[in-house]
Amino acid sequence: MTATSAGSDPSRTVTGVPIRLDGVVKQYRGTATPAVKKLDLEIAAGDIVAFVGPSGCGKTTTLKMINRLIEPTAGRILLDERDVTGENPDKLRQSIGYVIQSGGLFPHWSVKKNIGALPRVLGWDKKRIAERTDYLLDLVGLDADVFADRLPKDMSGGQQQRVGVARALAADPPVLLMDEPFGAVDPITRVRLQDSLIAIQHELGKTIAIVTHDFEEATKLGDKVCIFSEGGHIEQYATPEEILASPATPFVEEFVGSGATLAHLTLSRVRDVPHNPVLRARVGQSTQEVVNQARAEGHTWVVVVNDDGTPRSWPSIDELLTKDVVSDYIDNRLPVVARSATLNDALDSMLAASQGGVLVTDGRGAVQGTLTIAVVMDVIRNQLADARADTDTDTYADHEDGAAS
Ligand SMILES: Nc1ncnc2c1ncn2[C@@H]1O[C@H](COP(=O)(O)OP(=O)(O)OP(=O)(O)O)[C@@H](O)[C@H]1O
Repeated sequence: MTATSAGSDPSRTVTGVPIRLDGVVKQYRGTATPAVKKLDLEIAAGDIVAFVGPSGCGKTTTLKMINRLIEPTAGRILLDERDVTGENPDKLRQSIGYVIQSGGLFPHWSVKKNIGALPRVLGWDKKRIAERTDYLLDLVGLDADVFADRLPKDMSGGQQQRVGVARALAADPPVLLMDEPFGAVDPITRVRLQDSLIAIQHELGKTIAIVTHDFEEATKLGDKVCIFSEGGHIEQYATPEEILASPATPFVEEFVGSGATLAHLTLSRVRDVPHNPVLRARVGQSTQEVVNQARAEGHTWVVVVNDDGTPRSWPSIDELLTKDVVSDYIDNRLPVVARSATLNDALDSMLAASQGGVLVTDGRGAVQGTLTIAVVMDVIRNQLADARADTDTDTYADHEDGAAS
């Protein structure tokens, strides 16, 4: 199997290395058939590959053989063309980040102690560990001043998972393995974590293999998606676009499901459709000045932002005018999506907030514009029309009367 880095933009930073599984087999002791029969798979440096497939098909077994938490029965695993099957597994795992569903943090250790665990083993000095911790917390979207000394139990599931990602990246490994990392969080948090991962990957360019149960998540995150059937058999290994456009086998067709037309919504990103500009205001500004500017520019809504551009609230002109200066109110229910989010995510977010629009942010959460439901509906309408054009041969208008039996 070839590993053309189909989803990768050549200008993108790549710090990852290629992973190659060469005739890999896993037969658990006492079982009649191998969990993974004979697997050849290549993951290009800097790609995210999502492993999906029905329960028990061997996704986790495959993932854990890469860092040798599970020892292969036969075959070779190569990182950057280096056969690691004979290497010391503890040493190997120092160069492979690993993230599991519930974060897997040490419960009695603070966030910074958790993140610094591997660097301490590697003998880094305190200053370097502290700098790295601050950098990583910022990268995963957590304020170090607020979170560095917290215990995991005093954080939400999503925050713990962010720390889990930071910890996995602590020693700057070229490879990251993620086993259903977002499976245990609520849908809105899951979307935010997915968008964070995309932003982080854009910045770092690691090689990432991620196991997920969710085909939509796979198509959103994966440069390529690997669909397994029982025994670790690869049914199709291709870009999400290729899989949706031409499922390789009846198994894939069934797995992808009849929602394939609308599954294209998960391929359309917020960044690919037009946004409306926003007027930003700061806490403490004169509302009359802000409103004058808004009216002059044709805005009926204004986004109140922090110094870093992240949104606090999204009041209408009428709401603003109830006060003399812009309020420091923080709206915790703002509908917000990242540029990397899918249109499906945007639609979910609008429906959850009962609003006809969402704020669009960059990877670090700064407001870029707004997306309206009308734009999303246009895309859906066009996709449905395209799908119909592909399948229909006869329409009401061009049907010749008497032609049908
Ligand atoms: N330690 C073990 N001993 C024996 N059999 C095992 C062991 N671990 C996994 N298996 C079997 O190997 C097969 C593959 O399991 P694996 O966990 O890799 O599947 P999976 O695709 O990740 O499943 P899921 O989506 O349910 O997590 C299953 O039939 C499972 O029962």
